[in-house]
Amino acid sequence: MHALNLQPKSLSLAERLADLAVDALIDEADLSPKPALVDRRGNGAHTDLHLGLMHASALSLWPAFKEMAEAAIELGEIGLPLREAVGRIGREGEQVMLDTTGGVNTHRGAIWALGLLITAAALEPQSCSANSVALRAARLALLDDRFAPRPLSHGAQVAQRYGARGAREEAQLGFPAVTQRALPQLLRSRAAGHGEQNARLDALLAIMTDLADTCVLYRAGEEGLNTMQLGARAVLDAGGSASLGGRRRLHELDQQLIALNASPGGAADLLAACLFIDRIASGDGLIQGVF
Ligand SMILES: CC(C)(COP(=O)(O)OP(=O)(O)OC[C@H]1O[C@@H](n2cnc3c(N)ncnc32)[C@H](O)[C@@H]1O)[C@@H](O)C(=O)NCCC(=O)NCCS
Ligand SMILES: Nc1ncnc2c1ncn2[C@@H]1O[C@H](COP(=O)(O)OP(=O)(O)OP(=O)(O)O)[C@@H](O)[C@H]1O
Repeated sequence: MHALNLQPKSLSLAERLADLAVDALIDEADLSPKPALVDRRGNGAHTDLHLGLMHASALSLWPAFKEMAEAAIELGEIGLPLREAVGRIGREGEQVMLDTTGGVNTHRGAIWALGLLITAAALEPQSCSANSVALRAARLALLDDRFAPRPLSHGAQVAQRYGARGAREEAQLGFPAVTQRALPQLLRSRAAGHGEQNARLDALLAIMTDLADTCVLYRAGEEGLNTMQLGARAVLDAGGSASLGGRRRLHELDQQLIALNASPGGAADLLAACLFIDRIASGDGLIQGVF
């Protein structure tokens, strides 16, 4: 075959957004050392998850992400038809994920957060600053999907028990953990020259300082949540992931959370959301190749 025939075909907006979302999930999974989460070192506090499964799960979600973006382009506006289309596609994506992982929940919260953000980005690709995308995603999340089942999920159980705000409320508020904590920290740590991996770890820690992570609450109660929030603050106060003091604190936090069986899965999902927004807001992903 002639070399010129090997030129990649240009991707549609929906395909590009799906690529960026899957990239964000793979970058989140690979980032190391994350406290008590699956990463390149190991399985953290999880017995049923490992890095290969996280990758397979992320890749399996590509068609659902693309379909969500296509629904946004076709329907063209925020409203119940789009909310319910995205809900249906998300539930189908969840089933594909479970089929891929043999029934293990690898990315439930991520399908929710990234699904809403992809939809929001596809609706108005010219207006993709972090705040505008998060606001459109929030408006979608506020609409009630009449077909969504209401299972007594782990999140629902801890909401009842502790009155915690979970994944749904985080989205309805416009992802404050991402826009007010993770992204500003990511930019600060990059500007300080800390290196991309450390900047991402710092962004994850910034989320953990304040999040009511229902994964942690379900597995380890308020003690687990306090340990996560205070420990993450201590790493950042000691200079962050790029400093020796910060690294020592990070190692301590990892050990403490594993001992409590407390895995901050919600914070991990929001880091993926942060990496996705960072890419589309910087124009890296959307402008190139699409417009
Ligand atoms: C809103 C969702 C996430 C369900 O939330 P709920 O708290 O009831 O469920 P559950 O405990 O099983 O999962 C919550 C997930 O969110 C993540 N999470 C936990 N805490 C938080 C938090 N504070 N903020 C953000 N994410 C969080 C976790 O990683 C976890 O995987 C969503 O899955 C949903 O609405 N499902 C219904 C089916 C549907 O419509 N799906 C498609 C949506 S696009
Ligand atoms: N790198 C990661 N390591 C571990 N969890 C992650 C990672 N990235 C994202 N997560 C999220 O963490 C969640 C898994 O947490 P958890 O195992 O507590 O889920 P669960 O299904 O609610 O509970 P359990 O496994 O205790 O029955 C996934 O839904 C996923 O969204």
